[in-house]
Amino acid sequence: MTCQSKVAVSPKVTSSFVQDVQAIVGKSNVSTADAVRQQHGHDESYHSTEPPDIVAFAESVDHVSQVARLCNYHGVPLIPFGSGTGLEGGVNAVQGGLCLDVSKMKNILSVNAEDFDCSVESGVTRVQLNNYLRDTGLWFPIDPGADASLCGMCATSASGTNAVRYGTMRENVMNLEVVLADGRVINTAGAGRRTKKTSAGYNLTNLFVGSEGTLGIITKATLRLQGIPEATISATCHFPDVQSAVDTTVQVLQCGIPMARIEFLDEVSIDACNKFSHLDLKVAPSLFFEFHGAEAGLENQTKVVAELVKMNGGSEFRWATDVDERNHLWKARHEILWACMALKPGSKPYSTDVCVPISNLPQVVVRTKQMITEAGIIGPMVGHVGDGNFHVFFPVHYDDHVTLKKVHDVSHKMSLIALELNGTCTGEHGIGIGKRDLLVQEIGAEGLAVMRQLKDTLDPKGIMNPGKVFF
Ligand SMILES: Cc1cc2c(cc1C)N(C[C@H](O)[C@H](O)[C@H](O)COP(=O)(O)OP(=O)(O)OC[C@H]1O[C@@H](n3cnc4c(N)ncnc43)[C@H](O)[C@@H]1O)c1[nH]c(=O)[nH]c(=O)c1N2
Ligand SMILES: CCCCC(=O)C(=O)O
Ligand SMILES: [Mn+2]
Repeated sequence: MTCQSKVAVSPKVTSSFVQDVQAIVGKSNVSTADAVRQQHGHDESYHSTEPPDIVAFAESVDHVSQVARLCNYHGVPLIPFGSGTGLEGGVNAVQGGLCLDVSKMKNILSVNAEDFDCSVESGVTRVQLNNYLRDTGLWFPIDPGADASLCGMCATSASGTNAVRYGTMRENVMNLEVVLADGRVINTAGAGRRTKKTSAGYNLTNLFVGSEGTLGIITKATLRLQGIPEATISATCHFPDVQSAVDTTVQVLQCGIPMARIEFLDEVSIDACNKFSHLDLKVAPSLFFEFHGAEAGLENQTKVVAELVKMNGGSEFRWATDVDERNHLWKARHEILWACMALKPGSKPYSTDVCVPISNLPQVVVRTKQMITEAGIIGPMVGHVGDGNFHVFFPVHYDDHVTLKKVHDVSHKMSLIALELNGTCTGEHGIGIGKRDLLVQEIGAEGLAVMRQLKDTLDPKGIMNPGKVFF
């Protein structure tokens, strides 16, 4: 278990190194203060804080490039930091070193409304972008619950509730500006390119999507945008058991209904949401739906889905048509992590994140539920079930080693079941430090060796976020 891993301090961070960093980014953009280092040594996961030796705030690509070159020269670990909302310990400085916080680079560089794309610097967050786009009729749909930086979302290949319709970061990034370990700056699709499709050579863009800071620092992302749908309808309904809710999801997708969102919440999660977000939903396994499209088309879609729900023993729809009601519902869904933690005051989240082919989803969900019941632990389940992706959020007290072990065992078995069913140990949160052993099982020794070769080619000294993704 990685909860108690030891803090390693890089002996290479000398006072003259600190002075060199100050000379690049300015004195006020460098800190070795304990509070700042602690704050940058963890994300929102259960992994214990491992502070870097020094934190530097970059204000330009040039800053990033020069800092990388300096770290590379001295062999100092370099950990990119977006907004620290990751869930797999990606920013924890397991070997000490320099944390490069890129959140100050907050410019939205361009919006090409007619081409449905935009370019943003590394510190721009998804909420900032969507507020900026409000009057254009466009939006960026990828929505992890946190207001993460968009480049951080590229780094973890994030998704969220809208992925069933709009895809994940992988499908929505056209080009990335990346600073490599030795300070070189590349544009993964070529400078200024922003086409919907390309067959030009290797897909470098997607090499960096999901690379978790181990291959380079993403300083700019060119992203695809979507038109805001003419009509949006949300609805919830509940089911007698988990199986019928998940069966309904599979059938809705098999019917080819272009759902924008299908989210599963088990009865424990609904109870948590009711209490934390002041909803009054029936405490039972439930689905939250959202339909996007033209008014006329939606009527037909909602009718078909309502029929499938009924056939599986589900309840009538409870509609959320007006904007406030709808926003309240989805805000509750996005805040579910905190709602689940409130079930056990003082607890911290231990999250899981498996994804399987949709036809195997009922099996993995039902088997996981059984394991949670048998272990006698609190394990609210939530799923982006339209993607075959779901989470259990275990609220744990880190000093309760007995529960922590049970949680870890269930979580590990869940991942093994997903792998057995042709799935992945992480649909959207990444490998970080907690799932490195599972990555070997998922990809296989040869595949992993190729990943390692790529890493060694781009980062021969191994300074980029060491101890993540690989052992
Ligand atoms: C309440 C809540 C709810 C959710 C989630 C989190 C929380 C707290 N998440 C996780 C979220 O997607 C994840 O936090 C972001 O993708 C990471 O963005 P940050 O900017 O915070 O990166 P953060 O700073 O946490 O870094 C994450 C990793 O990326 C690297 N990195 C960050 N910025 C980089 C850059 N510019 N260049 C290179 N590497 C960089 C870091 O080194 C680290 O390895 C999630 N996710 C999801 O997919 N679906 C979901 O539904 C949710 N829901
Ligand atoms: C444990 C937090 C997971 C957040 C998440 O991915 C979601 O709410 O879907
Ligand atoms: Mn999620």
